[in-house]
Amino acid sequence: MGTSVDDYRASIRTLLAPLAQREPVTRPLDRALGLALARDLAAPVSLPPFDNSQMDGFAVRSEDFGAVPEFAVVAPIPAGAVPVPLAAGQAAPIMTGAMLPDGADAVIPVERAQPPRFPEPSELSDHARVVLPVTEAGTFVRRVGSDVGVGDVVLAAGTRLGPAQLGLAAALGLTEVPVRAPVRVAVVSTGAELAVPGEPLSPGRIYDSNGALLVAALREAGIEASATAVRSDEPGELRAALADSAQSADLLVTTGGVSKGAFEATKLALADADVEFVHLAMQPGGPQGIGTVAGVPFLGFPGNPVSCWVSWEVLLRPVLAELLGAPIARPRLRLPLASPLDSPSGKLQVRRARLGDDGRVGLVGGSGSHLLGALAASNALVLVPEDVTELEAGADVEVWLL
Ligand SMILES: Nc1nc2c(c(=O)[nH]1)N[C@H]1C(S)=C(S)[C@@H](COP(=O)(O)OP(=O)(O)OC[C@H]3O[C@@H](n4cnc5c(N)ncnc54)[C@H](O)[C@@H]3O)O[C@H]1N2
Ligand code: MOO
Repeated sequence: MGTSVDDYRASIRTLLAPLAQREPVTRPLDRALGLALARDLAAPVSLPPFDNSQMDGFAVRSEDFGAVPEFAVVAPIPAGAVPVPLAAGQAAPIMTGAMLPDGADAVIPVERAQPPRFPEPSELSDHARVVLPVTEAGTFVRRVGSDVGVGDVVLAAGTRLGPAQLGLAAALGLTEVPVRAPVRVAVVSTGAELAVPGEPLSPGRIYDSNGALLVAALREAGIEASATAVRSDEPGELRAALADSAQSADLLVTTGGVSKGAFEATKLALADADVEFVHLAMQPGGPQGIGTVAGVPFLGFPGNPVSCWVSWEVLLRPVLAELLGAPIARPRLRLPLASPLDSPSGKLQVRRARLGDDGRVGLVGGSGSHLLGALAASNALVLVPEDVTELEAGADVEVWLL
């Protein structure tokens, strides 16, 4: 049957728990994307910081409606200016985002005015007048603090900093944020068959895709990642590469060399290390290694490209999400299947899939863990539990959105 996915994730959690104990660091906003906020963030200013106009229009005192048939137009208020107070019977041309003058409590969009335009500067000195439709107090006024109040906790500790969160921090005038120390992962792919993309492919060899695949997946998730390829099954070469990578990594991840072959470089290289090789009740991603190498946490993912990527998505990513807050876990839903499927008994099966416009999820490619083309055409994963061997079209399944 093999080790259950839940038990294995618990082992990874124990292995990586010290990563959550590290001292926070301060990062400028443009280097904080994808990291987790280390402390609650309270707003140093309100947003908006002052009452302002939501429209290009005329600022008025709503109490004047009924008191005057038309308004006297005064000097316009551009965004960024501090206006003079508005007197009874006056209407001030005001631009979107400009500060509302004292006394004004409503804005009428310019196209609803009669005439429906702003006076020319020359007309202003000539006692310009405007007729405006009756408007309630508060109309098209963005009140101070209506988005965020000064002192409010706007982002809780552990929040992943994405574009919206970093935009909010900038709107609050911040230049840097305290973040949980980023995780540095060294990916080491192994295999005597590996060729470097760009060089001619000789018979029996394949290009190393795992390095590019995992490094991209990790970086997208806010992790600092580097790739090394050990293009040999000589255990000493892999040991040396791991020792080197361990000097600047919080986690070592190898791909390949963990199953039952005669030349399993990873298993051979780490035979005397504090590493256990197990078989998970999961497909793809069955054979795995876990432990420490040179004092650094180590995960040995299988070599098939889809297997190592599924290992990241289903095993490592959820644990980092739980421990650190970043990356975030994939959104999980239950959706109907577009077509029937079979699944091996006793294993969590992870299939690549695409969400259709009809809200159903269709499998992309078969279950084989070499099907990188199908992975590249997918935007979701379907997870079929260990005890389910068949599902009809239309049956609800667990879907993770990528
Ligand atoms: N007798 C058995 N054979 C296999 C078993 C088993 O239980 N008994 N498990 C199979 C499963 S499941 C998997 S997954 C693979 C895992 O194999 P390894 O982790 O030992 O990986 P390799 O044998 O080195 O490679 C597997 C496959 O992936 C290709 N590969 C490896 N590295 C790369 C890379 N960097 N870029 C692209 N492709 C890569 C490699 O050429 C192989 O085709 O074992 C099964 N066998
Ligand atoms: O577990 Mo392997 O990853 O099926 O192909």
